[in-house]
Amino acid sequence: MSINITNVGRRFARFAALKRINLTIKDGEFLAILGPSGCGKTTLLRLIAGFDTPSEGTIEMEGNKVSSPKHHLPTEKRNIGMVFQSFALWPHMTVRKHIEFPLKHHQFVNQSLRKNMEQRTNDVLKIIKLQDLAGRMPAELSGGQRQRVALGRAIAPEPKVLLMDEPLSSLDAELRIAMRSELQEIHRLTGTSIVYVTHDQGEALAMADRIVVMNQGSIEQIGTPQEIYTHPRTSFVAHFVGKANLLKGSWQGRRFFPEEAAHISWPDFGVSKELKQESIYPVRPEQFFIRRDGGEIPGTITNRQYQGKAMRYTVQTAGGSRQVDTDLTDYFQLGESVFLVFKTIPLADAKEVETGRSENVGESV
Ligand SMILES: Nc1ncnc2c1ncn2[C@@H]1O[C@H](COP(=O)(O)OP(=O)(O)OP(=O)(O)O)[C@@H](O)[C@H]1O
Repeated sequence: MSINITNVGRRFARFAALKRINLTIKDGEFLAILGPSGCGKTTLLRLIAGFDTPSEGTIEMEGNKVSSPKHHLPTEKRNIGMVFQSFALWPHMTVRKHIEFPLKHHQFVNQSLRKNMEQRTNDVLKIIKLQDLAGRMPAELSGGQRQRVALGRAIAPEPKVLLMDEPLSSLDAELRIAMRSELQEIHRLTGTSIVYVTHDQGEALAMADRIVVMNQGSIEQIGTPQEIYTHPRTSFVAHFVGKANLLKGSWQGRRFFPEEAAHISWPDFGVSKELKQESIYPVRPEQFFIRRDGGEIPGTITNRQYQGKAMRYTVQTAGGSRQVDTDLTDYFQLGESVFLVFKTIPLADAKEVETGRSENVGESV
């Protein structure tokens, strides 16, 4: 289902929780709404769901107006499925009964699904991989299994759009990662449009076809995960998604002269005009090398975090605190004096630099 959101605003008394939101959700796409706590994600999702009405603007589903300040199509008439952070399962119902319930009661269920309810229930149990646990009660399931029941219940009636509000946030870290691929698979199998609210950039980058980054009730940027990561439009997006270091300096044509190392300059790898206007260059943690014997920006190692594949260092420079990811083999002591060196290669190709890195040590300084 395609959804058009035009100039939508939502005020609570004098507070504007959403300001002039314009967004088109394409049929079948997996769209993530990403932003920090309080930026308006849930408010937007509630408007799409029909739990709330906009103060301004309109929402259309498949070309039909469903919401405006004067017009409101109730939730049960919108053909949507919903999954929330709290799975909200019914304690007295088995897994199978949870899947059957919307097939019996959802008003959009088509006749063939209703007639073949047993078959549909079995198909859904297979999709959510709970065929063998169909007779269990929620209390007899793990957190991930319960979340899969909530998903199964939502997809069973074949809704045209699935709205999810932080559906994985109550699961432990390992399960959250595992559930990401399950959600992707469910998206592939059902072809349903998904609107997925999260404050977790990893989830949005990993699963979504497009990401909407929100801040203080407004949209900061809409793009594919790669566009958002490699070409953030604003300093908020650059920092919120991927923790870019925002270096101050001056732009002269297509070169950037960082304030804290005025003798050097870096090429423009597609920095947005908004960031240029702010005299900022966004440098991802993986775009810096740390060197001992000379480099571009002097600093001191002030923190070190082991991250499995990489080591994340905090380097205090004259301009501020910089985050830098290095190979595990590059080991620096807290308090050590070092230099940062910008990798002069566009981000999309940064992997190549990473692989050839140990040979390059010392050469590119
Ligand atoms: N019914 C309400 N009355 C007054 N203010 C509200 C109401 N609902 C939401 N807000 C305010 O609107 C803003 C956006 O809230 P919303 O729940 O949409 O944020 P969010 O991005 O989903 O945050 P979180 O990630 O913490 O759930 C917040 O400042 C919140 O306090």
